[in-house]
Amino acid sequence: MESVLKKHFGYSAFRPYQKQIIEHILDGNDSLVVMATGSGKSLCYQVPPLISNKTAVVISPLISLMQDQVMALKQRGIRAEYLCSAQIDSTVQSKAESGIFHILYMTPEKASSVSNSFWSKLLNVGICLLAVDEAHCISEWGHNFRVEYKQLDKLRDVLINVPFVGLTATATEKVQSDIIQSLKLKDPYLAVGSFDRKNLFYGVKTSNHGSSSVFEFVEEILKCVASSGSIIIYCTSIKDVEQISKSLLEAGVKSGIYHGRMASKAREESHRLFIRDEIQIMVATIAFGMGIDKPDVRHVLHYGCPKSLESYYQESGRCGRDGIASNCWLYYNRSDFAKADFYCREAQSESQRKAIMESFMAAQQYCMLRTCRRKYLLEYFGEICAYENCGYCDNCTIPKKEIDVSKQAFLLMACIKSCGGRWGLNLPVDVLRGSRSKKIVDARYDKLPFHSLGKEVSANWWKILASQLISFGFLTENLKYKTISVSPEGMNFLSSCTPDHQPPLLLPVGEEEQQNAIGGGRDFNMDFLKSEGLSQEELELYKMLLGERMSLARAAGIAPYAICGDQTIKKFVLTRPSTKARLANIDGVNQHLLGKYGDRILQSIRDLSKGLGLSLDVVSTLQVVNNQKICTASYHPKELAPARFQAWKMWHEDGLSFQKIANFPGRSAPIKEQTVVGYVLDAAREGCVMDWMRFSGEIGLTEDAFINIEAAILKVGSKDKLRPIKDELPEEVSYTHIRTVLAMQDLGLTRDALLANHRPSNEANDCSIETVEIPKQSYISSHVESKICELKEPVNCMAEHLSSQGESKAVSGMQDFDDQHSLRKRQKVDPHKNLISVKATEDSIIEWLGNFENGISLSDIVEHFKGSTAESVAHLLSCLESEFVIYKKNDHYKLL
Ligand SMILES: Nc1ncnc2c1ncn2[C@@H]1O[C@H](COP(=O)(O)OP(=O)(O)OP(=O)(O)O)[C@@H](O)[C@H]1O
Repeated sequence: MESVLKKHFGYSAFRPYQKQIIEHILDGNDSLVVMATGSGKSLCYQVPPLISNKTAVVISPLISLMQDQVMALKQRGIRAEYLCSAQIDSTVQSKAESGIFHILYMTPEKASSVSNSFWSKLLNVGICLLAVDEAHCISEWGHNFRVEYKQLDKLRDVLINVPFVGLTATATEKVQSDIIQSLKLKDPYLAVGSFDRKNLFYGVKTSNHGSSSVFEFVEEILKCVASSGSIIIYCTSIKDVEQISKSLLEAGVKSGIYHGRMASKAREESHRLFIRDEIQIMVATIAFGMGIDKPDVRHVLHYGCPKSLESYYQESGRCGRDGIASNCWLYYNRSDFAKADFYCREAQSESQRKAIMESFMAAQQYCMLRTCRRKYLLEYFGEICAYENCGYCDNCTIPKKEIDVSKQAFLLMACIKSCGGRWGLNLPVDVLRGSRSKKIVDARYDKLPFHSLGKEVSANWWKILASQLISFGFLTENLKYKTISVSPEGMNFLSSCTPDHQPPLLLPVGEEEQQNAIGGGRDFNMDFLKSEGLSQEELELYKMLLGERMSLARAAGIAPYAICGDQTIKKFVLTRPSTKARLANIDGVNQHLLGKYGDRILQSIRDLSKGLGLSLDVVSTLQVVNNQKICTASYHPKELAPARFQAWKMWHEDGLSFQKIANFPGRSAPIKEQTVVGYVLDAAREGCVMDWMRFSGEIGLTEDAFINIEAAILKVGSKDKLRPIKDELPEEVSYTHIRTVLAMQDLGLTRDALLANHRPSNEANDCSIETVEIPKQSYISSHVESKICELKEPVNCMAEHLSSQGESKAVSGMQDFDDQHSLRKRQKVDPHKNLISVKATEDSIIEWLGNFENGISLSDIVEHFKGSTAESVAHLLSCLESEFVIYKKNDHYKLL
């Protein structure tokens, strides 16, 4: 499974749940996968066909999405096609029947209308799964119910014994059981991941939705344009789409538009330009919603309250799918809340109407929320949040200055009351601002004592005050009749006021702090890269490589992200590989990319780095952790208790020693230094940036100790208990040292992270020979070595001898007698006790690596093939890596 992952997708590790889901599918079980947008659900149905060599049929609701996915899969050397009304190649169906595609996408209409003979032919050659993507569309309780999905249950009777997999990012428990029932899933494996998208910043801003609001909004968009990355603007009406796009054009920025009333050709063209980065902004209705698979969207801005919280989660989820910090802002006006009836018109039953209404109310509440937005979103989807403050939404980060608005609140509420609660908000605001419109004069509101008393402040300010009074419960809005009245709480307040005196009322009503909130002109991508320690030259190189990728994509007529993602480009920048083997080793580089673009990419890296004065082949200390985490001093990962985060901040940010932190005067009592070390390690595990060199220096972890610990862990074969590992090690190696190595291993870091930040390799590099470290003689301490050697078995010496004589087949035969475990022990021992000098050839290395399911380190390989120099072993390994015969994971070589 991991070989397939590296070969086709370029990744060296599965994300949470992926492996289990794939295993269940391969075992023939049904599954229901409910995982956040961008969490990697697609991979769960894309890997099984590559392992089983049978076709995966994937039902997907959108033609454009299918086309994008097929394009991206082809770039990974995977045979994929789609079948639907838009398919112009008439041979695809018959090719599909013959089973030549790994993955076949179909719309639900096509899947339920295609003949039974199609299915039986395909069944004959083999179907490994039927995946129903965006499975919530099958549920009437889902926010995007589609009648076509209801037909899919028929397939259950045709595709007997084919595992069915439903996948969705948004399903409450009710929707989950609806999916299980509707798709007739049999005892499904349920994988429900967290809904949390840690790299997304959530924020909300109010607007008046007049022409000035469009102007203001466009200003905000322009700030985002200044940063790199794509932008999606979601509007609730076609009119808004057109108006915003027009205003953007007037401001000199071209955008694409996408809505249901456009001809399909125009829509496709718009979509194509967007995913190929030919236009940066897409202004769209929710028709441009589900399944937009562009990983580098940096901003999703909503103009208008969405129709449900589920659709907001789904649409905002298009943002930052590559794990890089991204921005989701919602710009709403209270008049949006009056659209409930409009949305309910879609309902075909009372229960649907109720469902629509409930999720619309949840969206409204999200708009008016004063507490943590992430917590609210997660709890809506049934996730338990132990924290109150996520540190990464507007309510948790942007200080809301509270001012005393008692006088203005009194005026507004008294005016609303005097107007009899029969009007919307505009009229009382106009009265306060001194209007003598016909309506006002006819109703004699110009004679009210409040008339003209509020003309110093803008109408917009009064409206912002009104929304605060609504959300604090002083005013009540009737959304159906669009009227506003004073609530009982508001009446209480009024009764405690006189025209000269009002009790203090502090509310967050400042226009300025709301200004500049969206985007704020920040270049999120660049900020993120800077926070990860990229130098100015490296940032330059990053931008240049983005340009190179764009040229390659233009020449190939594909989207740049289909070549490789921004995260992969970042790794090119940090490691600046000079050989194909080094390039192949980078997460995100698959075999197809290496074969097709490898030379050109290497050439660009070489030339551009030279121009910028950057050396090649660097080892980076950058943490490669769960790519959804970005933890810097300004972002507190919520799984991390405040004490741990604080300790990490003091150590990382303020540069204090562990001893100083332990005895910090601000504490009620000193804590143990070891406790502080543990806290900082926990923070690192949660993704906080770490200087491992400094850390190991402070705890006295030497490179030799590191190597010994690695060997001891390998020997013990389990990381669950520290004691057995400690017993294998010399006295001076402490538990803290062991914990540190374990933490680094869990984070996918190698011993290299202990070395200098960027360690240039041999500059005089002939590209054909990879520069490698020559293993030290004492790679495993004599203490560990002697214990390992006790395991030696005579039969293995014989196997070794035969292998050196080139009789590898005979060796394999003998090894069959050996169980896997003892074989591994033998191989661990042999490198240090070889009597005969084994020579390395490509074949002998492949043969030997085949014995190590979990891979083996370079030092052990060099030790084993003593008959060859370390350089030639390294060279052979490098060749095998570039040919994608072997690959490296956690510094261990494995067969692909
Ligand atoms: N194991 C992995 N390692 C690194 N990246 C991965 C891994 N699995 C998936 N990805 C990447 O994560 C991104 C999101 O994956 P994917 O499109 O499958 O998400 P999804 O869960 O289907 O999202 P949505 O619900 O929004 O459609 C893709 O760019 C994908 O290549």
